[in-house]
Amino acid sequence: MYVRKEAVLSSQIEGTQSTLSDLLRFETEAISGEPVDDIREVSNYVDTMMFGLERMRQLPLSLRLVREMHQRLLDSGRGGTKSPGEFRTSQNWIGGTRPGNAMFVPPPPNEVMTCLGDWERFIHEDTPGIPPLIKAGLIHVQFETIHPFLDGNGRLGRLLTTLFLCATGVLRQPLLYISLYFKSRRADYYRLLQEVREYGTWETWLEFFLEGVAETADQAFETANRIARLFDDDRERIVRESERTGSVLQIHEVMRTSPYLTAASAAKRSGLTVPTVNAALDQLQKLGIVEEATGRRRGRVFVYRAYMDILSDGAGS
Ligand SMILES: Nc1ncnc2c1ncn2[C@@H]1O[C@H](COP(=O)(O)OP(=O)(O)OP(=O)(O)O)[C@@H](O)[C@H]1O
Repeated sequence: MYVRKEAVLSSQIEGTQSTLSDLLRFETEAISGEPVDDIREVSNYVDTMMFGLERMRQLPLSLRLVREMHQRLLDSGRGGTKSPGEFRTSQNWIGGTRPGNAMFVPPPPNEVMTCLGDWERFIHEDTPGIPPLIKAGLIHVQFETIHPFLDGNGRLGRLLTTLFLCATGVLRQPLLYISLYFKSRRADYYRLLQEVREYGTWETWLEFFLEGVAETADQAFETANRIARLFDDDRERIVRESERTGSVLQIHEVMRTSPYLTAASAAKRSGLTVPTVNAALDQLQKLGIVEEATGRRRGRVFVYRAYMDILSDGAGS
Protein backbone atom coordinates (compact mmCIF):
# COMPACT_ATOMS: atom_id res chain seq x y z
CA MET A 1 0.00 0.00 0.00
CA TYR A 2 2.90 2.36 0.73
CA VAL A 3 4.28 1.72 -2.76
CA ARG A 4 0.92 2.71 -4.17
CA LYS A 5 0.84 5.87 -2.11
CA GLU A 6 4.34 6.82 -3.25
CA ALA A 7 3.31 6.15 -6.85
CA VAL A 8 0.34 8.50 -6.62
CA LEU A 9 2.41 11.24 -4.98
CA SER A 10 5.33 10.96 -7.34
CA SER A 11 3.07 11.15 -10.35
CA GLN A 12 1.10 14.04 -8.87
CA ILE A 13 4.24 16.18 -8.76
CA GLU A 14 3.58 17.24 -12.29
CA GLY A 15 -0.08 17.38 -13.01
CA THR A 16 -1.26 13.78 -12.98
CA GLN A 17 -4.75 13.89 -11.53
CA SER A 18 -5.38 10.46 -10.11
CA THR A 19 -5.75 9.79 -6.42
CA LEU A 20 -4.96 6.76 -4.32
CA SER A 21 -8.65 5.79 -4.48
CA ASP A 22 -8.60 5.94 -8.27
CA LEU A 23 -5.59 3.65 -8.43
CA LEU A 24 -7.02 1.11 -6.01
CA ARG A 25 -10.38 1.14 -7.76
CA PHE A 26 -8.63 0.74 -11.10
CA GLU A 27 -6.84 -2.29 -9.68
CA THR A 28 -10.13 -3.85 -8.57
CA GLU A 29 -11.41 -3.17 -12.10
CA ALA A 30 -13.94 -0.79 -10.64
CA ILE A 31 -15.03 2.11 -12.81
CA SER A 32 -13.59 5.50 -12.05
CA GLY A 33 -14.26 9.03 -13.25
CA GLU A 34 -10.60 9.86 -13.87
CA PRO A 35 -8.96 9.70 -17.30
CA VAL A 36 -7.61 6.19 -17.61
CA ASP A 37 -4.24 7.43 -18.89
CA ASP A 38 -3.51 9.15 -15.57
CA ILE A 39 -4.33 6.06 -13.59
CA ARG A 40 -2.33 3.87 -15.90
CA GLU A 41 0.66 6.10 -15.29
CA VAL A 42 0.42 5.61 -11.54
CA SER A 43 -0.20 1.92 -11.99
CA ASN A 44 2.94 1.72 -14.14
CA TYR A 45 4.89 3.36 -11.33
CA VAL A 46 3.78 0.63 -8.88
CA ASP A 47 4.58 -2.00 -11.45
CA THR A 48 8.03 -0.48 -12.06
CA MET A 49 8.90 -0.40 -8.35
CA MET A 50 7.91 -4.05 -7.92
CA PHE A 51 9.74 -5.01 -11.09
CA GLY A 52 12.90 -3.16 -9.97
CA LEU A 53 12.91 -4.84 -6.57
CA GLU A 54 12.42 -8.26 -8.10
CA ARG A 55 15.02 -7.66 -10.82
CA MET A 56 17.59 -6.61 -8.23
CA ARG A 57 17.76 -10.24 -7.15
CA GLN A 58 19.54 -10.97 -10.45
CA LEU A 59 20.99 -7.62 -11.49
CA PRO A 60 22.81 -4.89 -9.58
CA LEU A 61 21.38 -1.37 -9.60
CA SER A 62 22.86 -0.64 -13.01
CA LEU A 63 22.26 1.29 -16.22
CA ARG A 64 20.70 -1.82 -17.69
CA LEU A 65 18.22 -2.00 -14.82
CA VAL A 66 17.53 1.73 -15.13
CA ARG A 67 16.65 1.32 -18.82
CA GLU A 68 14.44 -1.68 -18.15
CA MET A 69 12.61 0.24 -15.44
CA HIS A 70 12.18 3.29 -17.64
CA GLN A 71 10.65 1.11 -20.34
CA ARG A 72 8.01 -0.09 -17.87
CA LEU A 73 7.41 3.29 -16.34
CA LEU A 74 6.63 4.95 -19.63
CA ASP A 75 4.67 2.07 -21.03
CA SER A 76 1.65 3.89 -22.52
CA GLY A 77 1.33 6.56 -19.79
CA ARG A 78 2.45 10.21 -19.99
CA GLY A 79 5.56 10.29 -22.17
CA GLY A 80 4.81 6.84 -23.62
CA THR A 81 5.90 7.99 -27.05
CA LYS A 82 9.18 9.51 -25.87
CA SER A 83 11.61 6.61 -26.37
CA PRO A 84 10.80 4.37 -23.39
CA GLY A 85 13.87 2.49 -22.20
CA GLU A 86 16.31 4.48 -24.33
CA PHE A 87 18.85 7.02 -23.22
CA ARG A 88 18.42 10.22 -25.15
CA THR A 89 20.30 11.00 -28.32
CA SER A 90 19.06 14.58 -28.57
CA GLN A 91 19.35 17.71 -26.47
CA ASN A 92 16.68 18.33 -23.82
CA TRP A 93 16.10 21.23 -21.44
CA ILE A 94 14.11 22.15 -18.33
CA GLY A 95 11.80 25.18 -18.28
CA GLY A 96 11.49 27.56 -21.24
CA THR A 97 10.71 26.76 -24.85
CA ARG A 98 14.21 26.15 -26.16
CA PRO A 99 17.73 25.68 -24.77
CA GLY A 100 18.39 29.42 -25.21
CA ASN A 101 15.77 30.48 -22.66
CA ALA A 102 15.73 27.33 -20.50
CA MET A 103 16.32 27.24 -16.77
CA PHE A 104 18.69 24.32 -17.17
CA VAL A 105 20.23 22.58 -20.17
CA PRO A 106 21.46 19.07 -19.25
CA PRO A 107 24.66 17.65 -20.81
CA PRO A 108 24.73 17.31 -24.61
CA PRO A 109 23.71 13.87 -25.94
CA ASN A 110 27.27 12.81 -26.76
CA GLU A 111 28.24 13.27 -23.08
CA VAL A 112 25.28 11.38 -21.62
CA MET A 113 26.88 7.92 -21.62
CA THR A 114 30.10 9.19 -20.04
CA CYS A 115 28.14 10.94 -17.29
CA LEU A 116 26.00 7.85 -16.72
CA GLY A 117 29.09 5.65 -16.58
CA ASP A 118 30.47 7.87 -13.78
CA TRP A 119 27.11 7.86 -12.05
CA GLU A 120 26.93 4.05 -12.13
CA ARG A 121 30.49 3.75 -10.86
CA PHE A 122 29.68 6.11 -7.97
CA ILE A 123 26.70 3.95 -6.96
CA HIS A 124 28.92 0.88 -6.62
CA GLU A 125 32.08 2.56 -5.42
CA ASP A 126 33.08 1.67 -1.89
CA THR A 127 32.55 4.99 -0.10
CA PRO A 128 32.99 4.28 3.60
CA GLY A 129 32.93 7.99 4.45
CA ILE A 130 29.50 8.54 2.89
CA PRO A 131 26.50 7.05 4.71
CA PRO A 132 23.89 5.49 2.36
CA LEU A 133 21.30 8.22 3.01
CA ILE A 134 23.71 10.93 1.95
CA LYS A 135 24.75 8.85 -1.02
CA ALA A 136 21.08 8.51 -2.00
CA GLY A 137 20.74 12.31 -2.02
CA LEU A 138 23.85 12.65 -4.18
CA ILE A 139 22.69 9.96 -6.59
CA HIS A 140 19.36 11.75 -7.01
CA VAL A 141 20.75 15.18 -7.77
CA GLN A 142 23.27 13.68 -10.20
CA PHE A 143 20.64 11.66 -12.00
CA GLU A 144 18.35 14.69 -12.39
CA THR A 145 21.28 16.76 -13.61
CA ILE A 146 22.20 14.23 -16.29
CA HIS A 147 18.50 13.99 -17.22
CA PRO A 148 19.30 10.93 -19.36
CA PHE A 149 15.80 10.36 -20.76
CA LEU A 150 13.49 12.55 -22.80
CA ASP A 151 10.78 12.13 -20.16
CA GLY A 152 10.15 10.43 -16.83
CA ASN A 153 13.46 11.54 -15.24
CA GLY A 154 11.75 12.86 -12.10
CA ARG A 155 9.61 9.80 -11.48
CA LEU A 156 12.44 7.38 -12.20
CA GLY A 157 14.90 9.39 -10.10
CA ARG A 158 12.53 9.26 -7.11
CA LEU A 159 11.97 5.54 -7.63
CA LEU A 160 15.71 4.98 -7.68
CA THR A 161 16.08 6.69 -4.30
CA THR A 162 13.87 4.10 -2.64
CA LEU A 163 15.42 1.29 -4.64
CA PHE A 164 18.95 2.33 -3.69
CA LEU A 165 17.97 2.38 0.00
CA CYS A 166 16.55 -1.13 -0.42
CA ALA A 167 19.71 -2.28 -2.21
CA THR A 168 21.91 -1.02 0.61
CA GLY A 169 19.68 -2.58 3.27
CA VAL A 170 18.66 0.76 4.84
CA LEU A 171 15.08 -0.15 3.93
CA ARG A 172 13.88 -3.72 4.18
CA GLN A 173 10.82 -2.85 2.11
CA PRO A 174 10.04 0.09 -0.17
CA LEU A 175 8.32 2.02 2.60
CA LEU A 176 9.54 5.54 2.03
CA TYR A 177 7.09 7.85 0.28
CA ILE A 178 9.40 10.80 0.00
CA SER A 179 7.46 12.25 -2.94
CA LEU A 180 4.94 13.73 -0.48
CA TYR A 181 7.72 15.93 0.84
CA PHE A 182 8.90 16.88 -2.66
CA LYS A 183 5.34 17.52 -3.77
CA SER A 184 4.55 19.88 -0.93
CA ARG A 185 7.82 21.75 -1.52
CA ARG A 186 8.06 21.48 -5.25
CA ALA A 187 9.51 24.96 -5.83
CA ASP A 188 12.25 24.38 -3.23
CA TYR A 189 12.93 20.91 -4.64
CA TYR A 190 13.56 22.27 -8.14
CA ARG A 191 15.44 25.34 -6.88
CA LEU A 192 17.82 23.32 -4.71
CA LEU A 193 18.59 20.88 -7.53
CA GLN A 194 19.40 23.89 -9.68
CA GLU A 195 21.56 25.59 -7.04
CA VAL A 196 23.82 22.57 -6.64
CA ARG A 197 24.95 23.24 -10.19
CA GLU A 198 24.90 27.02 -10.08
CA TYR A 199 26.50 27.58 -6.69
CA GLY A 200 27.80 24.19 -5.58
CA THR A 201 25.43 24.17 -2.60
CA TRP A 202 25.57 20.43 -2.05
CA GLU A 203 25.07 20.73 1.70
CA THR A 204 21.84 22.74 1.37
CA TRP A 205 20.44 20.15 -1.01
CA LEU A 206 21.48 17.31 1.28
CA GLU A 207 19.94 19.01 4.33
CA PHE A 208 16.68 19.39 2.44
CA PHE A 209 16.80 15.80 1.24
CA LEU A 210 17.66 14.37 4.68
CA GLU A 211 14.99 16.46 6.35
CA GLY A 212 12.57 14.95 3.84
CA VAL A 213 13.69 11.43 4.68
CA ALA A 214 13.33 12.07 8.42
CA GLU A 215 9.93 13.73 8.10
CA THR A 216 8.67 11.01 5.78
CA ALA A 217 9.93 8.23 8.01
CA ASP A 218 8.26 9.80 11.07
CA GLN A 219 4.99 10.10 9.17
CA ALA A 220 5.20 6.52 7.94
CA PHE A 221 5.77 5.33 11.50
CA GLU A 222 2.79 7.32 12.74
CA THR A 223 0.62 6.09 9.85
CA ALA A 224 1.60 2.47 10.46
CA ASN A 225 0.62 2.83 14.13
CA ARG A 226 -2.74 4.38 13.25
CA ILE A 227 -3.43 1.57 10.80
CA ALA A 228 -2.46 -1.14 13.29
CA ARG A 229 -4.77 0.42 15.91
CA LEU A 230 -7.63 0.64 13.43
CA PHE A 231 -7.25 -3.03 12.42
CA ASP A 232 -7.15 -4.13 16.07
CA ASP A 233 -10.18 -2.06 17.06
CA ASP A 234 -12.21 -3.24 14.08
CA ARG A 235 -11.29 -6.87 14.67
CA GLU A 236 -12.43 -6.57 18.27
CA ARG A 237 -15.73 -5.03 17.18
CA ILE A 238 -16.28 -7.79 14.63
CA VAL A 239 -15.69 -10.46 17.25
CA ARG A 240 -17.93 -8.68 19.77
CA GLU A 241 -20.76 -7.47 17.58
CA SER A 242 -21.11 -9.41 14.33
CA GLU A 243 -22.74 -12.64 13.31
CA ARG A 244 -20.79 -15.18 11.22
CA THR A 245 -17.61 -13.93 12.82
CA GLY A 246 -15.29 -16.34 10.93
CA SER A 247 -16.12 -15.21 7.40
CA VAL A 248 -16.42 -11.55 8.41
CA LEU A 249 -12.92 -11.68 9.87
CA GLN A 250 -11.68 -13.30 6.68
CA ILE A 251 -13.07 -10.49 4.51
CA HIS A 252 -11.71 -7.92 6.94
CA GLU A 253 -8.31 -9.56 6.50
CA VAL A 254 -8.59 -9.38 2.68
CA MET A 255 -9.47 -5.67 2.89
CA ARG A 256 -6.23 -4.96 4.71
CA THR A 257 -4.41 -5.46 1.40
CA SER A 258 -7.34 -4.41 -0.85
CA PRO A 259 -9.31 -1.56 0.73
CA TYR A 260 -11.45 -1.49 -2.41
CA LEU A 261 -13.04 -4.71 -3.58
CA THR A 262 -16.01 -6.29 -5.30
CA ALA A 263 -17.81 -9.36 -3.97
CA ALA A 264 -16.32 -11.40 -6.82
CA SER A 265 -12.73 -10.29 -6.11
CA ALA A 266 -13.22 -10.89 -2.39
CA ALA A 267 -14.53 -14.40 -3.11
CA LYS A 268 -11.50 -15.13 -5.26
CA ARG A 269 -9.06 -13.81 -2.68
CA SER A 270 -10.67 -15.48 0.34
CA GLY A 271 -11.82 -18.77 -1.18
CA LEU A 272 -15.34 -18.13 0.19
CA THR A 273 -18.47 -18.35 -1.96
CA VAL A 274 -20.02 -15.16 -3.31
CA PRO A 275 -23.17 -15.47 -1.11
CA THR A 276 -20.99 -15.89 2.00
CA VAL A 277 -18.91 -12.90 0.97
CA ASN A 278 -22.05 -10.83 0.42
CA ALA A 279 -23.34 -11.75 3.87
CA ALA A 280 -19.99 -10.82 5.41
CA LEU A 281 -19.92 -7.50 3.56
CA ASP A 282 -23.44 -6.87 4.83
CA GLN A 283 -22.24 -7.33 8.38
CA LEU A 284 -19.25 -5.07 7.82
CA GLN A 285 -21.56 -2.38 6.44
CA LYS A 286 -23.86 -2.69 9.46
CA LEU A 287 -20.86 -2.17 11.73
CA GLY A 288 -19.96 0.93 9.71
CA ILE A 289 -16.53 -0.49 8.84
CA VAL A 290 -17.22 -0.86 5.13
CA GLU A 291 -19.19 1.36 2.74
CA GLU A 292 -20.57 0.73 -0.72
CA ALA A 293 -18.82 3.25 -2.98
CA THR A 294 -20.84 3.38 -6.21
CA GLY A 295 -24.48 3.78 -5.09
CA ARG A 296 -25.38 1.21 -7.76
CA ARG A 297 -27.19 -2.08 -7.33
CA ARG A 298 -25.02 -3.94 -9.83
CA GLY A 299 -21.24 -3.93 -10.00
CA ARG A 300 -21.02 -2.77 -6.41
CA VAL A 301 -17.64 -1.76 -4.99
CA PHE A 302 -16.91 -1.80 -1.27
CA VAL A 303 -14.43 0.41 0.51
CA TYR A 304 -12.75 0.20 3.91
CA ARG A 305 -13.35 3.91 4.50
CA ALA A 306 -11.41 4.65 7.69
CA TYR A 307 -8.39 2.80 6.31
CA MET A 308 -8.55 4.75 3.05
CA ASP A 309 -8.80 8.01 4.98
CA ILE A 310 -5.57 7.25 6.85
CA LEU A 311 -3.77 6.12 3.69
CA SER A 312 -4.92 9.08 1.63
CA ASP A 313 -3.50 11.74 3.93
CA GLY A 314 -1.72 14.06 1.50
CA ALA A 315 -2.40 11.86 -1.54
CA GLY A 316 -5.88 13.09 -2.51
CA SER A 317 -8.99 11.22 -1.46
N1 LIG B 1 16.54 22.87 -12.31
C1 LIG B 1 16.56 21.55 -12.27
N2 LIG B 1 17.72 20.87 -12.36
C2 LIG B 1 17.75 19.52 -12.34
N3 LIG B 1 16.66 18.75 -12.24
C3 LIG B 1 15.49 19.38 -12.16
C4 LIG B 1 15.37 20.79 -12.16
N4 LIG B 1 14.07 21.11 -12.07
C5 LIG B 1 13.42 19.94 -12.01
N5 LIG B 1 14.26 18.91 -12.06
C6 LIG B 1 13.96 17.45 -12.00
O1 LIG B 1 13.40 17.09 -13.24
C7 LIG B 1 12.18 16.39 -13.03
C8 LIG B 1 11.28 16.59 -14.24
O2 LIG B 1 11.84 15.87 -15.33
P1 LIG B 1 10.93 15.01 -16.34
O3 LIG B 1 9.85 15.88 -16.87
O4 LIG B 1 11.80 14.24 -17.29
O5 LIG B 1 10.34 13.96 -15.28
P2 LIG B 1 8.88 13.40 -15.16
O6 LIG B 1 8.93 12.24 -14.24
O7 LIG B 1 8.30 13.18 -16.53
O8 LIG B 1 8.12 14.63 -14.52
P3 LIG B 1 7.79 14.97 -13.02
O9 LIG B 1 8.92 14.61 -12.14
O10 LIG B 1 7.57 16.45 -13.04
O11 LIG B 1 6.54 14.20 -12.72
C9 LIG B 1 11.66 16.96 -11.72
O12 LIG B 1 10.77 16.10 -11.04
C10 LIG B 1 12.95 17.13 -10.93
O13 LIG B 1 13.33 15.88 -10.34
